[in-house]
Amino acid sequence: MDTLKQKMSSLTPFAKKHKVTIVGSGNWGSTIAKVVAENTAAHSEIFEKDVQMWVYEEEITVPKSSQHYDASSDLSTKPQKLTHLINHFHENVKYLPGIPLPKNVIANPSLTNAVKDSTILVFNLPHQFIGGICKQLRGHILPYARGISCIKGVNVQEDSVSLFSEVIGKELDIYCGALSGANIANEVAQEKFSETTVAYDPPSVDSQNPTPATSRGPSPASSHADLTQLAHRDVSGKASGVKLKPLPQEYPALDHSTLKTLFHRTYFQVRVVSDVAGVSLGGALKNIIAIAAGFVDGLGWGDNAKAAVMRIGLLEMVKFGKQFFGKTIQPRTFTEESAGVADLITTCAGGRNHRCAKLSVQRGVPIEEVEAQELNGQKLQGTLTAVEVNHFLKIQGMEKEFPLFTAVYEILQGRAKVEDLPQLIEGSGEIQPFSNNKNLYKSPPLATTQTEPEYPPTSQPDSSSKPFVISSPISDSVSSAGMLPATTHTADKKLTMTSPSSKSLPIASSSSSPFLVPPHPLSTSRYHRQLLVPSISIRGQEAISKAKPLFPFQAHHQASPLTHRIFM
Ligand SMILES: NC(=O)c1ccc[n+]([C@@H]2O[C@H](COP(=O)([O-])OP(=O)(O)OC[C@H]3O[C@@H](n4cnc5c(N)ncnc54)[C@H](O)[C@@H]3O)[C@@H](O)[C@H]2O)c1
Ligand SMILES: O=P(O)(O)OC[C@H](O)CO
Repeated sequence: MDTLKQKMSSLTPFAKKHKVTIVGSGNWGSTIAKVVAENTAAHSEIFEKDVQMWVYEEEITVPKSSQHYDASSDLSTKPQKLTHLINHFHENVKYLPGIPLPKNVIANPSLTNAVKDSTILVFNLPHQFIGGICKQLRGHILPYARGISCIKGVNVQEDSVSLFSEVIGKELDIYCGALSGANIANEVAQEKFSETTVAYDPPSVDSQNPTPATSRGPSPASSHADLTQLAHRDVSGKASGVKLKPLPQEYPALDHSTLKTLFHRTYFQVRVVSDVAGVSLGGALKNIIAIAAGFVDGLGWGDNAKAAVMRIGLLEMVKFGKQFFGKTIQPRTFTEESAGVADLITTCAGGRNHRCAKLSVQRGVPIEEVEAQELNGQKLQGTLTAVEVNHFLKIQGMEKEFPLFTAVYEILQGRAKVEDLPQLIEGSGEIQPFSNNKNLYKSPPLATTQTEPEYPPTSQPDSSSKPFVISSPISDSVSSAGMLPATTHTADKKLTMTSPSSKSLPIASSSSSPFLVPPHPLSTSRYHRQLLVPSISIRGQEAISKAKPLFPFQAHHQASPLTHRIFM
């Protein structure tokens, strides 16, 4: 019976299957490899069974605490390549010990070999390494590959902030979505129930049946559009500079449904949305708040204090998203999705950022020291993100508008005390990032340099067949309604800050009124993107790594500048 089932599931109308590579093999990278490999094995009609997992090679000795330790074996007594151990024991004994990996997870030390012929690249490594990885990957991936970034961090340059999905997309000339959620890796790996959010805005060029443009011109009703000519719009809402190569029709469509099939398990439940900016920012910014939560826990201030920090932090996350990604972000992502408030809660309860911050206060040592002592090579993301976000806010002249983010930075730099946190954030309760949501979602102008059908059309569309919708936070509800493809230490100096209440932040795109448009025939969400994010280059990160600390250290302990980007 099983054989018949397997045969049936391998029957597919498609000549090719998606090959998946996980780029990264840390605590979360290995966990996601496990999840994905379980699904590729179960869905042989869509995916090749084997999942390549690129491993940053290192020599390690199997710890005596490992179930695989055998004093009589060279494998245990001598240092071994991590890839060899993973493929031999089917376990990542360093970064995900005690969790069996499916045999179809193949550890590969060669980055270029691991991604060869893969149509789906899942990026899962600490954010400081992604620049170097992209450089090595350029020219070695399929031109029509697509990416999902599981990285929790933001890319800050001298004066801009962007998402790692964008960095990857621009560096590799591909489209890249994001996965983020309340996902402490060890719990997911142990198959304890959790949820996650996948954000993916399928490029129009990936439509399976593009129709050529006709002399009559495009029309939403008839879709006489050559979809292969459509420029993809990025999170700024503008036509992307990346000229995407369409996914060949030999492959199953790479849409919300396929991505759900790739990541969803009963113990790891996936919701797919289109708000890439919201999902990515939620995962990145909550790490700063987790450090604040760890600080107050380290002082033993109790749950009320932690809840206050989390509430204020959530408001700053939303405000940051609206300010800098206002054209496409959906504030409700922060409150309704796992990638938002749920991730904030879990990270502030049981995450590494929280734990290390707490221990740093309890032990009276810098957080990097705790990171090195406690994490066995795993990396904190919140410390670096706090520095990067502060660098950006400072250049924008907006540090005071984000008092909690700024306070965490100042404490990490040793310029302020944890005990001063209440004063530093006093007045934060006045932030009202949700106050004028209805004005945020005006569709961006559609002028592009490429042949793109006008939308909304100036000629009368066949509105009888398509309902009109308010172009407000709707794209995910449209998605679920089936309109998207498929389913969708102390220091001696106190920081003085003025209350933000006296100077409220002008919200970027708050001037428009609700905007009535018919839903686009292809993907409504494409027309709800945004703004900003000046063009980025990986190079810019180097500027940060070379940047001097923004302030002279005045603390009794010499806090590290935390600006150590690593470029290979
Ligand atoms: N661990 C979690 O619970 C968790 C959950 C969700 C999301 N995340 C996010 O996932 C991303 C990856 O985190 P992780 O937990 O898998 O990693 P990790 O903290 O376990 O980091 C260690 C990884 O970095 C690699 N590495 C070390 N030096 C390197 C170099 N020079 N170049 C490239 N790689 C190098 C190591 O080999 C290892 O795979 C992060 O952005 C993190 O915030 C983590
Ligand atoms: O352990 P942290 O603090 O890196 O957080 C882990 C995950 O991001 C929680 O979702």
